[in-house]
Amino acid sequence: MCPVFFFFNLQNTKNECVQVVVRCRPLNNKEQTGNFQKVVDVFPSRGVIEILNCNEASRENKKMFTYDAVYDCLSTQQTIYDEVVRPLVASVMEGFNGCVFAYGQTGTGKTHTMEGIKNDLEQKGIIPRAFEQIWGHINRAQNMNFLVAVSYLEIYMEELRDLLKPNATCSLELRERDGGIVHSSRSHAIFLIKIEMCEAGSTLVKVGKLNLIDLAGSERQSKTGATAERLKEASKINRALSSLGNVISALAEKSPHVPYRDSKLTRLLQDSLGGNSKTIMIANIGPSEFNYNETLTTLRYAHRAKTIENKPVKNEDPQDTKLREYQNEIAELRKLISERQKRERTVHREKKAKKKATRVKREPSLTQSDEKSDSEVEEEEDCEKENEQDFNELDTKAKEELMKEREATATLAAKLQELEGQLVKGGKNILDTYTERQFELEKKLSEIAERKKREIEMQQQLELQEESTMEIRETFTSLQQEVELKTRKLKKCYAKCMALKQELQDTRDEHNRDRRELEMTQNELIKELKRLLLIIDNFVPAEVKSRLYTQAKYDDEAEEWFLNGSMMLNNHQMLTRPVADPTRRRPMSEYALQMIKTKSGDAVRYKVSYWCATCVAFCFGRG
Ligand SMILES: Nc1ncnc2c1ncn2[C@@H]1O[C@H](COP(=O)(O)OP(=O)(O)OP(=O)(O)O)[C@@H](O)[C@H]1O
Repeated sequence: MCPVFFFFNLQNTKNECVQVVVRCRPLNNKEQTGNFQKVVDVFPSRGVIEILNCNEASRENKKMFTYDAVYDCLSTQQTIYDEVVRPLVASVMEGFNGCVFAYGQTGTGKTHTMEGIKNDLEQKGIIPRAFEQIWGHINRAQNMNFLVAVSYLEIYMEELRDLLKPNATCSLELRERDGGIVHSSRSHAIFLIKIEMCEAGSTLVKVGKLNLIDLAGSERQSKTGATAERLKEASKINRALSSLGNVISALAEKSPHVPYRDSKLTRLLQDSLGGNSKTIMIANIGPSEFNYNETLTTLRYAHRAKTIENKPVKNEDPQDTKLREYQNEIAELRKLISERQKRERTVHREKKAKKKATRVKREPSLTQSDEKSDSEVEEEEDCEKENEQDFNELDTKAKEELMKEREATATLAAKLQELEGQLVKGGKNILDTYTERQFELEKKLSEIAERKKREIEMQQQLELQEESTMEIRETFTSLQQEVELKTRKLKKCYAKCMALKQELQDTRDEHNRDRRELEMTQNELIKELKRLLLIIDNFVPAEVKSRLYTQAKYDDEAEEWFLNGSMMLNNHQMLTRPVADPTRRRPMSEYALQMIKTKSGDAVRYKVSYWCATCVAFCFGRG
């Protein structure tokens, strides 16, 4: 890939934190019928979430988290889009990079939030709404040219695929949930939209990029009932999420090294986390006690992400835009076609002048303008008719040359049409539904969202101020009062200390759980390794084995072993069956050994193969 150079508008560079929003879904059927308690309280006006641990001795001990915005189970898709995403997409249309990613345990509503329900006006999610907003903007923009490129990527087991490419196979797995079949969340789905825009007649191009990401479920695979085999697969899937966690932690702690290169997902999100992007994280949670641990982990993860600072800047006048490339190519093609047409016209005029020497001689117009005058159009039609006559009079060679010339012009014209077709001109009626009133409505909605955001911020500041005002108001009229106040403060500090201790314990437990899962995966891998070594020991000839050990190389990038050229099998070797090593003992099943020991009827058969194996081993000095 070529390096991309952007000229940033550094004057308006302002650091901006990742905006973190939490959305809590309603209790699902399983949780309702199982009588699971609701342990999450959502306070939208304060941006606060409280979570209660039912198992703790003190049930009053709730944990509280504050975010940029929080949404309860009654929140609608429209509200979330208008308040959270609409302003971001508007920035993308001004040339900023934007990213929205949904994070959370399986079944908490990531796909519901990002995609929603197709063809349902109320339930459609962020992706279709973002498209509507983008096309609506293009529809309204006067005298603007746009080039919109879309890709839909999937990262599954550290493999990246573009789902819009026809030969990309989809590896999504089907799983049963709540009595129906649903797509599994084992892969990360990434929708990329790149919009290049410039005013008609100008060469200044702005580029806005929007990433819309539905991450894989963040739950532990053991909780989903993953088998030992699945754990191996899960370790790869979890790798992307844990490396995302590491990137978030490193950025939150302002660490000098941020491990973006640890997974494909974090490499792809490099700009969105700590880079040139306006980013929104939507943390999806469930309200039930059944998912307490996962919900708490998501809330902590989201809380950490709040401190990540990005540096969004407008991408103005980047060097390698497709739009400029297309515009230059279109101008070049137009020039070529008009030159060819002029050449043809000139030849035609010269012939005409010779034929009709008596008629008034007209000079061919050599104007550079692309616009054709009426007389030129008339002349062109005339020219076509006479050209046809001239063509019939030509000899074969001249005919061939002329045909080639005409074909070349037609090819250029087709290419021009194709390129022009890829550019979208603003101000045309692309979506009929977008009227001026809708534009006004969108503006109002953005204003309301902005006001609501400010209200939440003010409420949060007010709460902080109230706390400190209370302390200031409490003047000490007597020693007793001072003692009381200090006791209260001490109690507060003690409660905070206990909460921190609990958090430490929770983190330790989580760490231990992760370690146990990793150990299980490791045991499975060791078992598999032993099996493979056993096969190699018994079936692979010694010299092949030693060559394998010396010539096999591990490719870190592809995570696979490769043999260098000399180890490649030729066609003949591939067709003939490999010869077993006669110096090696043949593997005997437990059953065969048992039969030999008990000397039962069929034992001779097993004895023969046992005897053969022993003899061969003896002959080759291993007996
Ligand atoms: N806010 C909500 N309101 C109503 N229903 C919801 C909400 N959030 C999720 N659901 C429903 O819950 C179910 C699970 O949601 P969804 O598939 O979006 O979860 P997910 O987090 O994307 O899961 P996975 O990680 O497996 O893809 C769906 O049936 C969805 O319609």
